[in-house]
Amino acid sequence: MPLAAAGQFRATASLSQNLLSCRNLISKTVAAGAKILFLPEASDYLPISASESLRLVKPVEDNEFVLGLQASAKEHKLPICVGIHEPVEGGERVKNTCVYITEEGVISKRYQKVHLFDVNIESGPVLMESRSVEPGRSITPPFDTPLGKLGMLICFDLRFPEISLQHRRLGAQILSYPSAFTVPTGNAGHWSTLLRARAIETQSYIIAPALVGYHNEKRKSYGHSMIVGPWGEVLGECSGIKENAKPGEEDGEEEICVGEIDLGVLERVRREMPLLRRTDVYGEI
Ligand SMILES: O=C(O)CNC(=O)[C@H](CS)NC(=O)CCC(=O)C(=O)O
Repeated sequence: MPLAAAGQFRATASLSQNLLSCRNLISKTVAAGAKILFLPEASDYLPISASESLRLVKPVEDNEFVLGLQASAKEHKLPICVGIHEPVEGGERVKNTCVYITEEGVISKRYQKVHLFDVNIESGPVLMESRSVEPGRSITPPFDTPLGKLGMLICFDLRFPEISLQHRRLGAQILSYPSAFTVPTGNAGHWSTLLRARAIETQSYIIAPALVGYHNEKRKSYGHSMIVGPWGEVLGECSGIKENAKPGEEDGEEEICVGEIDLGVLERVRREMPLLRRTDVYGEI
C-alpha cells in the first residue's frame, strides 16, 4: 500500500534555512519510499510580526523556497503539498495558502485559508492572524493525487467540521491540515482530538504536518505531526516540542511520520457504517 509522509521542522524567518530543512525532509521521504510529502503551514517562513511577513512575502515565481521545492519535487518525482505565504496585490496583507506541487514540479492546485486564527486567551496565546492575512473565500474541490482524492485545508480550519464535511460531500478521501498549532491548545488535547474527530466523522485519511519548537523569541509550536486513518486510528506521529525548550535552541529536529493510505479500508469503513444525514430534521449544514 502506498505511504504518505508528513514532515515536521522548526521554521524560522529564513527562507533558505527552511528550504534546507525541507530538503532534508524530502530525503527522508524518498528513503522511506513514501509517494507524497506533506509540509506544514508557513513552511516558507514564520514571521515575528505582520511587517516582517509583508517584507518577506514574494510571488511564487520569485520565492526561492517554493522554487527550490519545485526543483526537488521534479528531481525525485515526488508530489509535495506545502503551506506558504503569497502576496495580495497592492495590499497590506498576505495570503496564507497551501499549494500542491506535482511530480513534474508544477503548482497545479492552491487553497487560501478560509478561517483565520484571531484569539485572545488570558493564559496565552494572543494572536490576530486577520491583521496580516486576507481570508480565502472558496473551497478548492478535492482533486486526484497518487494516493486518492485530496481536499486541502489549513490549521485553524480544523475546528470547523462544516468545511471538512463539504469536502467529503465533494468526494474527498484524504484531508490535509498543514499547521502551526500553538502549545497551550495542543496541550489541552485539541490537536489530536480534533484531527481524530475529523477523520472519524468524514471517514477519511487525515494528514497533518505541523511546525515544532521555537520560531523566534515570541512564538513556538506544538509539533506532533500526525496521520490518522478513516477509523480514527493514529497511523504515524512525530514528537512534540521539548518541555524545557528555549528560544534559539536546536529544539525542533526534522522528522517525518508515515502512514499507509489504503482506499480499500476507507471504502470498507464507509460501507460498514453509512453516515446518512437526517437533513429533514436539522437541515444541510
Ligand atoms: O501564516 C503564518 O505566518 C503562520 N500561521 C499560523 O501560525 C496560524 C495563524 S496565527 N496558526 C494557527 O492557525 C494555529 C491554530 C491553533 O493553534 C489552534 O486552533 O489552536
